[in-house]
Amino acid sequence: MKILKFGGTSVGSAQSISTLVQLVKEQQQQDEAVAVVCSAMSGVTNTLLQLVTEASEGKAYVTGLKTIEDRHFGLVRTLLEVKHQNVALLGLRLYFNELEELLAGVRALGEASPRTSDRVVAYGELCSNYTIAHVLRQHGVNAVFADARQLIRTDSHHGKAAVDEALTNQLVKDFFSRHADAVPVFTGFIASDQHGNTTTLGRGGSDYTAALVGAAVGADQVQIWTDVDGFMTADPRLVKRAFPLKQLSYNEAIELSYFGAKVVHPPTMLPAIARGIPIIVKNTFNPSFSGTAIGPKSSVNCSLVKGITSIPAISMLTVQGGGMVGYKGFSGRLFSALAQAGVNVILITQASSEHSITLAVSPAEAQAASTAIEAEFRYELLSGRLSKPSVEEGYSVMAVVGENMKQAIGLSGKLFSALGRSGVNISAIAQGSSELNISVVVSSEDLSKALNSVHDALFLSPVKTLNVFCCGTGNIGATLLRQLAQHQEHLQTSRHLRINLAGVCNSRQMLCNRDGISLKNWQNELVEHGEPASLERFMEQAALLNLPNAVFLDNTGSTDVAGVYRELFGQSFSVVTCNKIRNCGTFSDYHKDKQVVRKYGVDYYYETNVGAGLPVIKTLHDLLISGDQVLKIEAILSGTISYLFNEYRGDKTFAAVVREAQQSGFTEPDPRDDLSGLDFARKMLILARETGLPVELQDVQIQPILPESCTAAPTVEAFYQELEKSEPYFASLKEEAAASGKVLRYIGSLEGGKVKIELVMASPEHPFFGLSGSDNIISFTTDRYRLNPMVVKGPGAGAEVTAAGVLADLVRVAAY
Ligand SMILES: NC(=O)c1ccc[n+]([C@@H]2O[C@H](COP(=O)([O-])OP(=O)(O)OC[C@H]3O[C@@H](n4cnc5c(N)ncnc54)[C@H](O)[C@@H]3O)[C@@H](O)[C@H]2O)c1
Ligand SMILES: N[C@@H](CCO)C(=O)O
Ligand code: NA
Repeated sequence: MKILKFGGTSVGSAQSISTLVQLVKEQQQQDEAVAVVCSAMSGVTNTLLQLVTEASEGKAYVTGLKTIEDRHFGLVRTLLEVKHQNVALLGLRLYFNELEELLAGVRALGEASPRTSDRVVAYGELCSNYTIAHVLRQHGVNAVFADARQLIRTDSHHGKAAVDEALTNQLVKDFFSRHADAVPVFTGFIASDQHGNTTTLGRGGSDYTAALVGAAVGADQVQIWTDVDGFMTADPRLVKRAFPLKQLSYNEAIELSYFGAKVVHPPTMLPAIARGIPIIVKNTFNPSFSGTAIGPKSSVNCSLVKGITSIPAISMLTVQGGGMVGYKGFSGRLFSALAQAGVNVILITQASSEHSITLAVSPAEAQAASTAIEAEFRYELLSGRLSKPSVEEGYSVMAVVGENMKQAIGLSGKLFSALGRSGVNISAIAQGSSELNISVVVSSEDLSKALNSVHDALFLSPVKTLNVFCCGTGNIGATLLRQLAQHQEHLQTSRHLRINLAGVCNSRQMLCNRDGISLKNWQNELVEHGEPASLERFMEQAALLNLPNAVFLDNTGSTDVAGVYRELFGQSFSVVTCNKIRNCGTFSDYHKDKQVVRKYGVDYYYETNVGAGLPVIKTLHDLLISGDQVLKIEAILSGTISYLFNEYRGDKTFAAVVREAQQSGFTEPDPRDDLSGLDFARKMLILARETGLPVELQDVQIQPILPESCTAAPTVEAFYQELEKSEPYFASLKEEAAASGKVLRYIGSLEGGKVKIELVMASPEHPFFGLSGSDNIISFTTDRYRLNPMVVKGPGAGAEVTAAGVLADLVRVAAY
């Protein structure tokens, strides 16, 4: 026997009732005995309650009543063939007549008792189940309408009556034996007391009816048909990537519901739970979906954590003082005082120092709680053994629920590091010794961030999201966004990584959007919805979104942008940058940044600062962490100058080749930075610092390759003109090298604490002789690589390779 319970939306329209009929018939085809329990059609109970109030205030109720009547009549006309309609309409008409008389009585009396309210709302269930029984019969199902007022016996506590389960059991069993081959259609929610007065079962009442019926007949299963796919891992309004759970234990379902998952109301399921009857939550609007199965045990095949839920608003009450230490009976008095004041305690924490107890209570009860404590402990307060209880507002509880968590070593470690990394401050922690639930109190502002970061960290299968704020959309930035758009599917499937572009900014415009800016269409979105750029406002908006796993991408060459990293770290942003400026400030800033990064547990990656996409910094780090000693670094690190010396062969002027390099995207935003040697010097400086040398930019000795006049040019255009004028100088340099079979190479070196960059005429035996295009080459001579240095070589400039290097750094942030 299966009990199928349908909620309000599942019986709220012709279409959903047709699904119901289909489902019942499918069960019958499988020779499965079924009973059906239905709620009132969606919205009807509320309307009826409203009509009672209006009638008691002397207002008109006829129109409202007519609306409900029309809705039921309409469904009869849609769902029943003409020949069956009259009987059904007649029955409904009788119900509506009774209802009208009742409301008239309420209006005449000018008041409505809870008893009358119960009588009125009962018509919601009576009408819906009566209609559904008719529809089932027309479809060949031997349905029998069961008015639960004859079967479920309660006390006379109207609004939320207590069920006499023994008597109810007997009445329901008798009903089933009288209707052995039928499909009973039970009105949910309603019952009656021993005097025959209609009563109702309170919140989740129809679930309760289903559980009572199921328990009475020893059903194999109780199915709860509703309008969602089952219990979700988290509230989908707060956590976008929440997904439906396949399986839960009764305890887990109770725990999740306590924290607000409103799929079923487990206290009402107790009769079924007590008999170990499985409860299946299914979606009427997606019937083929498996839904959530709730049973005695938590399945070991599912993830350890079942759900992450929350209570959005709580107040924290702290009681502390020396008087508490070792004072037996203190907490006994505390909690009975709170109980007497009717305060519900949501969460309790006490450190073993016994110096303070923190309680979470509903904000509406905080004042009463505080007053009750002050009254109970007035002498302790007077004598100073206890301080006045403090009440703090603006907090939320996040709870992680799962019965198998107790076997999982490291789970709470993951939980807390996810919170720490997203910059969520934890104000209190409580874990029951059952370990079914770990609760943390966080500031309400951080709740959404906390839920999302923990959801990402604890559910293995779903995708992790990085919330990316991209500053700079020029050569590198635009290429990167294009690459991300191209590879987003690959990142999702192979790395379980989703990039949510939450902000874009360049020197003209900016836009932030929590739900993400299209990686393909960001240009148009920026134009249509963007606002004039301001770095300060971009940062403000990014911080306000308060997103977990937030990464700031710097694809500019701007000093201003480089200047905000430290503030970003402090707000728990990781930073990925191809901009070298920040790492080339003072050594003390460089050093401090690393400390700040460590302090906030964020990432700071800048592989593309040296050699663009080539693995230079990573290689150096690997050498150093494995205990190697760097003796010497020799390198060509200007892609632009490399390109110039490789491509300047006499067919074009030197200036023309520089323009080519700029058009190819090799140069800095200002090409003078490349040709002056500044860009190269910055890279040598960063390399030297990464080896641990406390050097400054002015310590790097640069042998210039440009004549004085070019260096002095005030604008980029003037610079190109000076380059043209200096053509004879560059031609003679080239010819001098060529005359002895050599090539021009601009080579940096780091040795014995000295950093320099020199123009070298390299002979064919020189290891840097055979470069082409924009190639960089870096040779590390170390303790281990003494005779034969380790060499990294390849294109060291250009948008594609650089953007790819930035992308790889971004993926490293996610790999945490
Ligand atoms: N070209 C390469 O091969 C290469 C290699 C490695 C690193 N880099 C670095 O990449 C960075 C960008 O180079 P690019 O060629 O893309 O430059 P670009 O001039 O094409 O683009 C710079 C972008 O930054 C934006 N921008 C500048 N100042 C800004 C500010 N204050 N606020 C917001 N946005 C601002 C601009 O609007 C533009 O979108 C530079 O730091 C460069 O050193 C380049
Ligand atoms: N402008 C740089 C790009 C890499 O940082 C170069 O030419 O090497
Ligand atoms: Na690199």
